[in-house]
Amino acid sequence: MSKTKLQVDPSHLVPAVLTPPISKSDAQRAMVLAHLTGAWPLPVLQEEPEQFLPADVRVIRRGIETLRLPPGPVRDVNCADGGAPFRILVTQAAVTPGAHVRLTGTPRLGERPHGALFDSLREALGPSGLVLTEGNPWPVEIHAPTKTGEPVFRVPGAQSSQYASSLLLGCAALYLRERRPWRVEIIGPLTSAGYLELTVSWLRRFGFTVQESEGRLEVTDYRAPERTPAMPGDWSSLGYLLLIAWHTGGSVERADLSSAHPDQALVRLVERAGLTTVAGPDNTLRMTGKAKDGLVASGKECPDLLPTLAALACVLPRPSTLTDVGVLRLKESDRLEGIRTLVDAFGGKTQLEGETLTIHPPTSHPSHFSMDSKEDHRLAMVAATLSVVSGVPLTLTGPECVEKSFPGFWRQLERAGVRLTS
Ligand SMILES: O=C(O)C1=C[C@@H](OP(=O)(O)O)[C@@H](O)[C@H](O)C1
Ligand SMILES: C=C(OP(=O)(O)O)C(=O)O
Repeated sequence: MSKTKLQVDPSHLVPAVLTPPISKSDAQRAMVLAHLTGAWPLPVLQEEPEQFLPADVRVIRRGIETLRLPPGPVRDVNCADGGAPFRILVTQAAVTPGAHVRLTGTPRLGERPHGALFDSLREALGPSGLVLTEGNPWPVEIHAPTKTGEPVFRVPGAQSSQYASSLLLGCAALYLRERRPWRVEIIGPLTSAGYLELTVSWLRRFGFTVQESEGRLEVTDYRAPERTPAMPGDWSSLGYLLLIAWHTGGSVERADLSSAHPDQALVRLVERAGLTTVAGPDNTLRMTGKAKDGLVASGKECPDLLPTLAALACVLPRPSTLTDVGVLRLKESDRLEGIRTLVDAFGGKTQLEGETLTIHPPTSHPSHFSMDSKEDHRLAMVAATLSVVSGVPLTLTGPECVEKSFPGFWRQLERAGVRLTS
């Protein structure tokens, strides 16, 4: 079957107020905690129009609904392309007494690393009867025990923070079940630490006490909060929209500057390039300034923002440096390669030394460029963002994948005057 192609024409831009979806990372955590603490279903999921819910949020919802059914026959949950949803559901299945589920996903999700999480669950719960089997790579089948042992999960942190986040949400479940402290011990360095902090902040908002010390997180208490916390807009999606608003003179809404999402780092990181964000009323934000320098950012701090920053780097007057880029190889596609392909397609150059990527913008813009999303939502959206901020038309192969985190993305682009044809 031939893949869909989308023509992106940025020659009629207008200033508009652009709206991100709810944050999938925040919503995933909040949904699990709502399920555990008796606050299910989360009101925000009923208020948000269904067609704008990120696909990954729908995956977690389906998974939780399955785990809420009384123990019975083996049940299937398709995690599609969702790394965090899959990893979170594996642990939630393993800590739901008697649950028997079979998880599947895309071939790419099957290729991404999960073994360290499986080993951690087997080490902690295997002696109590957990059965976790792996297909090739699908299905991953989990049969959860009804008892537990020593209250600790040990997991390495270098590949993904999602292992530790998933296990910490497991600790919350086990604390409520047993009323004894459960902890996660992280072995070695931790990547994407801000996402684990996001998990801790959601546990606290839902009433859990989490004690943190070097490489160790322990859930020690729970008291129901007075109200269910609100759901912020997605800072990863705000990244594309803010750059578009910068170029068109528009603004974004739902930009909560008190959010704990790691991609809020954008606001600080663009300052080096000469750009400033200006907050307006009701969580609106604009970006102003004339680009004067390159960017510097680390994949350890904000991995999902690096493709967006790479697009911006293509229109800056000086080179940009992205450090700790190795983690990008483990995402929905090899994003390190994806970034290099994008810069190359736009006429720029990249140089990789160890884990550091230098991006040299082109001296003049091409008249047109093409990009294949490789079914990676972020690559699709950053290619389109680059088209808008440079004014250069784009032919994009595989635009549908934006569904994963931002189903309304193309509609937002049309609001900014972008003409889309297939
Ligand atoms: O916990 C999360 O919600 C996420 C953590 C990060 O992954 P890693 O910790 O695997 O880098 C990030 O890239 C991903 O999009 C979402
Ligand atoms: C890497 C991502 O998500 P996940 O790991 O949850 O698939 C992402 O959304 O960029």
